[in-house]
Amino acid sequence: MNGPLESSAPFASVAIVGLGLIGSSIARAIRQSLPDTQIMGYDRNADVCARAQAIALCDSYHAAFGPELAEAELVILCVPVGAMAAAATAMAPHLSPETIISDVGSCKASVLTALRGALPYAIIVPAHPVAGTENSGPEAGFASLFKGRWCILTPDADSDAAAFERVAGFWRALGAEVETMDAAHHDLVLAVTSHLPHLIAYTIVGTASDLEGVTQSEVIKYSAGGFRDFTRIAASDPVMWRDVFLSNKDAVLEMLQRFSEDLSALQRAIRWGKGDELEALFTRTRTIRRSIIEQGQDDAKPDFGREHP
Ligand SMILES: NC(=O)C1=CN([C@@H]2O[C@H](COP(=O)(O)OP(=O)(O)OC[C@H]3O[C@@H](n4cnc5c(N)ncnc54)[C@H](O)[C@@H]3O)[C@@H](O)[C@H]2O)C=CC1
Ligand SMILES: O=C(O)C(=O)Cc1ccc(O)cc1
Repeated sequence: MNGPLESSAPFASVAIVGLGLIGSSIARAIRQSLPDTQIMGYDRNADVCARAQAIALCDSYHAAFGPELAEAELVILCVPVGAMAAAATAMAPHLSPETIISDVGSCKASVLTALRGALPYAIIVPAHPVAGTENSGPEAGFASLFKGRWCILTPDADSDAAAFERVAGFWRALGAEVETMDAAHHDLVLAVTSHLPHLIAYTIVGTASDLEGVTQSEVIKYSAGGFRDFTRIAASDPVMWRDVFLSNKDAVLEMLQRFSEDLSALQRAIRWGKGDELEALFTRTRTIRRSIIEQGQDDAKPDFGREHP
């Protein structure tokens, strides 16, 4: 087995567990940026394994864990956060004690608890690439997904410093920028930047589709007025997002409370004709969008760069 000293790649072999959007994007990015790294692909769904094989994502494909898993220097769990414990428990008997375990889960505190419970002696380096789309499955991934995006690592006092550096080097090799954060703080930040926006999108699309005085075809036909961008987010994977809200419950409920209070303030401003309050808020929010563009985290093109023939 090639160790880190004999190879320029951070890991000679990587096992990816869950070959959906994120797992398949990691496989593609490894192929592009770390071509000497062996990729072992795992998915409990045999159909997903077959589809991954049809597009040659990995070097081997497995619908169950076996003794070959001990060859992996890094295992990355890319399954929904609610499935992390089951996947870690299933792989436990086959792991080498030297293998580093990581994950890409959207919530960090609950996943670390689940992984430590299933693998009490393993070297664990939790990670969250803050990059994705509304699509799922092995065909949805792409190699450039992590380029210029943040990958947040959430080590704690028990984390191994050398393992942390190797995982950080791996994500940098895939084009990501690495940030370190405490898991609880990560969960609070992502509750407002990612989880709450998804909840709002699911709500507004649900509200529009349940309206009695407006037909479904009107909602679809006139969707360009802002609604369409919510529908993209609201098309995100139902199982993945069910798990995110149940796993990051406290932080999401805290942010939802703040959001409800701010929404009530806006409701009051509209009711009492406080145009200056509305204008002041909308001016502030515009600068946030401009900062995101300036920092290269989105495209400045109008309407998200969509073609309008
Ligand atoms: N979708 C996104 O935009 C992002 C997702 N994430 C996180 O990445 C993880 C994966 O998300 P996606 O790739 O979008 O999901 P996905 O739905 O595209 O793929 C998940 C795969 O995991 C497999 N799986 C489920 N349970 C399993 C188990 N016990 N053992 C083996 N395989 C199992 C499924 O068959 C499926 O193929 C989630 O934890 C999510 O929170 C992180 C960043 C962005
Ligand atoms: O497609 C979008 O708008 C996303 O927000 C993608 C995303 C989903 C989940 C994450 O944990 C990180 C990024």
